[in-house]
Amino acid sequence: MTAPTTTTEQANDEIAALRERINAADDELIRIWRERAELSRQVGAARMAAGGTRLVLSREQAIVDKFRRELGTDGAQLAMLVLRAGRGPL
Ligand SMILES: O=C(O)C(=O)C[C@]1(C(=O)O)C=C[C@@H](O)C=C1
Repeated sequence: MTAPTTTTEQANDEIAALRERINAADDELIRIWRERAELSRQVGAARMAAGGTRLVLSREQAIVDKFRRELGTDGAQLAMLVLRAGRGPL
């Protein structure tokens, strides 16, 4: 049997460091999520103040398509959640 290449202590250190980076990435995702929702809300408010519609489905379709292209099927699901966070439920 070959000896492990790292000790448990080394592995724990590596995992802790990677988890710090994951936490930072999650913080950034949450910040971006909130920023996008606020921008979307502002676009909707500006359009409706000018007598326009709450939704622009062609724009939503383009966004869902982009997320699907970049991230696959889960990306399309993510886009639906992202859109709902901004304009509210359909
Ligand atoms: O781009 C717009 O016109 C928006 O209102 C923003 C947004 C979005 O969150 O991306 C939200 C609602 C619309 O149906 C389309 C897109």
